[in-house]
Amino acid sequence: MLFHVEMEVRIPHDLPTERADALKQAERVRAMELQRTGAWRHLWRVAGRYANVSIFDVSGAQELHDILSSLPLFPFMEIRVTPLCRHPSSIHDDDR
Ligand SMILES: O=C(O)C[C@H]1C=CC(=O)O1
Repeated sequence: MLFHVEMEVRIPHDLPTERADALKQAERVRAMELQRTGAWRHLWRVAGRYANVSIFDVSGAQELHDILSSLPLFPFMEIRVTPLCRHPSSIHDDDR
């Protein structure tokens, strides 16, 4: 099942720089792992914002929740999730 996910990162200004950098690095490693497994199918930076637009390909809402809530930056992200289904005019076989 596909989900459109928007993540806006808001790291508090009083979080020590080393802690913030460690979280960003851990997030990067985890995001790359999830892309390799296919669960995190697309990852795009939103121009001009510390935010991304992503497409996740997972079994359902519970798996998506488990993934998102275990991301290192989860406590500092505002996340919006939109479930997707196939568009009848899509020419892409992997849209499902
Ligand atoms: O930078 C972000 O958008 C937040 C998060 C998502 C992937 C990643 O590496 O960090």
